[in-house]
Amino acid sequence: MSSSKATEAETKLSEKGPGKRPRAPSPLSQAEKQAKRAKSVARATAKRLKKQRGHVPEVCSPEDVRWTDIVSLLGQDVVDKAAEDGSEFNSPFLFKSEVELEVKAISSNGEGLAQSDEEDSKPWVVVVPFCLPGERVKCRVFKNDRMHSLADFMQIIRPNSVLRDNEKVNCKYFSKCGGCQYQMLSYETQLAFKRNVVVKAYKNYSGLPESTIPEIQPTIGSPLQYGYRTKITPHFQAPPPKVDRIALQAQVENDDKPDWLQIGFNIQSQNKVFDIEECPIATPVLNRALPEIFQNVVKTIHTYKKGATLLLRESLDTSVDPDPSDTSKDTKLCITNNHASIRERVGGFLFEYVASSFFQNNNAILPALTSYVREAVASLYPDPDDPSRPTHLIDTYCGSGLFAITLSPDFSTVAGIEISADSILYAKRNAKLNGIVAEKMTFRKGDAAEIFKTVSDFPPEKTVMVIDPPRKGCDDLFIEQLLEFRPKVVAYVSCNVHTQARDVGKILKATQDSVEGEGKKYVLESLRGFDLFPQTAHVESVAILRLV
Ligand SMILES: C[S@@+](CC[C@H](N)C(=O)[O-])C[C@H]1O[C@@H](n2cnc3c(N)ncnc32)[C@H](O)[C@@H]1O
Repeated sequence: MSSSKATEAETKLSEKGPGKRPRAPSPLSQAEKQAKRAKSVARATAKRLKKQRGHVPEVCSPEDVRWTDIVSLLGQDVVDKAAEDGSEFNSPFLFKSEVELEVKAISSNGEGLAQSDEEDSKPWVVVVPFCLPGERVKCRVFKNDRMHSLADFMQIIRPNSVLRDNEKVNCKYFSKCGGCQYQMLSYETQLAFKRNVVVKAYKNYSGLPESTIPEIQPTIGSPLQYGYRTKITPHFQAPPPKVDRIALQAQVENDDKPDWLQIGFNIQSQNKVFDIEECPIATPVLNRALPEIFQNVVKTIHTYKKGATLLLRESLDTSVDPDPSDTSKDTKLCITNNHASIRERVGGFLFEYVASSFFQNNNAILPALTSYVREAVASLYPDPDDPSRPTHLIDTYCGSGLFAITLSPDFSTVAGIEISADSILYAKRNAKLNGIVAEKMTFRKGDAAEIFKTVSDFPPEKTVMVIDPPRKGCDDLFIEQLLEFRPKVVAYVSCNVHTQARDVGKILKATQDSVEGEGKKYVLESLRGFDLFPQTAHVESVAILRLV
């Protein structure tokens, strides 16, 4: 305070006179402090509840899928009653409380759905990862929501000795890392669980009568159950703001990794990274490359202003001319440059793509997946001389041409569409790389719905359409135009069986709702899961639809 300001203040004080001097607030009593704190907690809780009540999860999102499983466990009538009497957000569990519960079911996301076994307990579900139906589990509640809580796994009190075999767990980070859910299960059980996910998805999300849904076929397993992932993306945080960058540089130059620097994956249900030394579901090539890549991060961490995600992709050596038929000289490398070209074999075909663009992450299962789609379509026309056999193929959401190219031997004319310019560039290159003449195969960059503008010369009754969209599925414009075009066969491949079920339901209902005898209708010929991600709860699903 400057001396003139001090004088001014003193003058004001003296003007008020000694008796009018403001008194320091009297300290709050313990009880008053507690009451104040309770009031502020109540205000915060009321605000959070108001927000929660208004929050409806996006349809087909993991949150929505979990909610559907919770409702089916509690019963719709119980959920409706709680909504009516306003108790649906009144959790019986306090934040951070540690509880022991009985696991009643497993959600399609691979989490246990647990309940209290006390007789007069409120109907409520606690979502706990890494546990199985029939188990008693100890967990710590970290979030309360509509008729359920989310909890961290702590301990199995009573295992399901039929399903659980901890000897099978092949990763030292299992139950810490959020990546894998099912390592304690036999592979057979994992496949059975995934089949059930497809069953539930069509029951809950297609809106189709049960009679129109075919028996879901057994899930096709991956030839590799570990060491299959050809892409991993570990990440790390930037140095905390208080860190002295000069001192940090000196520290990391001596290969001394700071304690706060963690390079790896997120801890289950936390936005916090933990260090990894290996990832057993990634290929050996990627695992061998990890130490050097991480060491480079340590050495340069003082230069980072933000955290970053690393990209590790397995690739054939692109400096060597590929021999389409001889795999014996193949050398595999780990590529970390987002702009580099990656090369993979899929059966007898070669594919290249930009490292940062989309390509399926389990190379081992791709020959089975692509052959299945090809054969599932061909099996609808077993007679090679059948004049109605399809001759044209449209691959929508085609990426770098995986389905267009692997299915091309069965068709005279093929067209693909894809939103990524890089992928389209490579799809064209891949057609050449596999000796497919330009007149037979065309690729176009654009929104999938635009394909219908360019295939006016394709006879719909002789056209097969592959659909392989991102997790959110197809938009209404695409489905509307598909229904207008009406390809004879649709092969819908999806990494999100819930949006697939929703879209397939829309397609089937649109043609079934049309007046009897007014046109052909789509029927669902077959449905089957593929296990592109063993040890996790993910399932890829293939639906074959035919116009009859
Ligand atoms: C699940 S990938 C499938 C790619 C390819 N079928 C494969 O298996 O390699 C989905 C692809 O759809 C593309 N995509 C996303 N939105 C799109 C849109 N609106 N129109 C066309 N392609 C889109 C993505 O770039 C991605 O390559």
